[in-house]
Parts: sequence; structure tokens; C-alpha cells
Amino acid sequence: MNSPLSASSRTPQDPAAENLKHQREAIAALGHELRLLVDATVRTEASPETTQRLADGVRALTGQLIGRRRSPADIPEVDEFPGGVRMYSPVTGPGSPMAPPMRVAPYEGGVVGRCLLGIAHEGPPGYGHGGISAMLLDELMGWACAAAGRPGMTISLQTRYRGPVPLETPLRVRAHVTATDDRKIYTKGSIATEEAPSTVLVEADGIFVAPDPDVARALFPILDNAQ
Ligand SMILES: CCCCC/C=C\C/C=C\C/C=C\C/C=C\CCCC(=O)SCCNC(=O)CCNC(=O)[C@H](O)C(C)(C)COP(=O)(O)OP(=O)(O)OC[C@H]1O[C@@H](n2cnc3c(N)ncnc32)[C@H](O)[C@@H]1OP(=O)(O)O
Repeated sequence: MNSPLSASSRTPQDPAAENLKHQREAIAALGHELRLLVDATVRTEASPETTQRLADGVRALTGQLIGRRRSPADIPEVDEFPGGVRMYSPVTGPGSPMAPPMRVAPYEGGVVGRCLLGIAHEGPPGYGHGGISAMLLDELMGWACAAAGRPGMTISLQTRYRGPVPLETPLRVRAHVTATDDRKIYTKGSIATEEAPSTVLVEADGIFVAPDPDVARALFPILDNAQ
């Protein structure tokens, strides 16, 4: 489920579509390698000398990426907004070393996200950080809003932690819209393992608001440029 809001009208033969695919594949490949690096970094028991040498090597690599850079308000050319592909999302972004990354698909009137958490996402030893669980749920409930045609921003997120979320275990995150009231969108979400999907480990209630159009244009100038 790449884009809950807009299907691309480009055909696979379209050079622009081919170029976009190529760019996204390269970004995902770098993201994948960086996630392996992050995992290796938080697991390593290497000597201080080795660790220092690696820090120097990574600094040299970072130097190669510093050229033309986007500022926080810019939407990457490889993204779709609002709703859709976010290559650098900290939850779903295949290009983000922070992201598990979660893969999202439609599911029973809502959406389901599948991912594994690693040691980099650890809270209590061996289990996921509660803030990471909240982040997964917040994101997926946002996707549920977008998939229902009502993209919005979180104004309230309530999480209940019923059981610890195991690391390196396939997870199933679910979210759906329960009601709407004018610009407010009410959602529910949950996290379970793939193995025991009916044993809810974390559950959440989220309220989202579709911003007033003037507020949305002020917050996201790209909406003006797109017209
Ligand atoms: C067309 C643009 C759509 C923009 C969507 C943006 C992102 C979605 C993009 C992609 C979706 C796809 C995937 C999901 C991705 C990510 C999910 C993560 C989501 C987040 O990570 S998001 C970051 C954290 N989130 C914030 O950073 C919001 C801070 N917030 C604000 O920026 C404003 O709040 C805003 C702009 C939301 C609304 O502003 P506004 O001016 O349009 O609306 P207003 O203030 O009038 O509120 C309307 C009614 O909500 C009530 N209300 C407001 N706040 C409340 C609260 N806290 N508690 C209880 N009720 C509240 C009011 O009381 C009124 O209720 P009533 O009408 O009954 O009086």
C-alpha cells in the first residue's frame, strides 16, 4: 500500500516513473545498509580502538553525503504528500535508519503494519521501548485516517501497555477509524505478535484533526505550490 490517497497515473514505461523507482531503490538500499550498521553498532563489543576507527570511517562516509540538502520544510521529490510514500519516515521509511521499517497494507476496513523491532528500539532489556510502540501506533492510526480519505494530525494519543513487546519478533500493528466528528477523526490501534495476533500487547486511542485549510497551507506551504 504505497499511496492511500493518490494512485500514480504514470505507467511503468514512463521515464519519470522509471527514474523515481530507481531513486527509491537506491534510497532503500542505503537505508537497509544503515539499519544493519545501527544494529551492529548497538550490539558490538568491539574494543575502544576499533570503535574509534569505525567512528572515523563513518565520519568520512557522512562527508560524502553532504552536498545539496533539503531543509525540514521541504518534501523530498521521492515522496507523496499528504498520505503515501514517505521514504524517510521514522516508522515506514525504507530510507530511514531509524525505521523498523513498517510495511503497511489495507486490512479489514483499516490498515495493518508489519515489522520487527531490533535492539536499537529497546526499552526494558529484550523488549521494545514504550515510546517506539506509541510511535508505531501513532503513524499507523495516521495511515488509517489517510486511507479513509481524511488525512489529519494527531491531537491526542492514549496508549495502554498490557504486555511487553518482544524484540526481533514479527509484529502486527493494526489501526482503523472508529468515528468522525466534523474535522476530528477517532481511531483505535493495537500491537500484537504475528504468532498470537489476538493477544494485544499495546492498545491505543488516537484523535486526529484534519487542519483547517488555511492552517494546513500555513503549516505545509507545498499545498499552495501544488495548486
Ligand atoms: C490537507 C493537509 C493534511 C495534513 C495532514 C498532515 C499529515 C498527514 C500526512 C500524511 C498521513 C499519512 C500517514 C500518517 C503519517 C504520520 C502520522 C503521524 C501524525 C503526527 O505525528 S502529527 C504530529 C503531532 N501533532 C501535532 O503536531 C498537531 C499539533 N496541533 C496542531 O497543529 C493543530 O491543533 C491542528 C493543525 C491539528 C488543528 O488546528 P486547526 O486550527 O485546524 O483546528 P482547531 O485548533 O480549530 O481544532 C479543531 C478541533 O480540534 C480540537 N482540538 C485541537 N487540539 C486538541 C487537543 N490537543 N485536544 C483536544 N481537542 C483538541 C479543537 O478544540 C477543535 O474542536 P472543536 O471544533 O470541537 O472546538
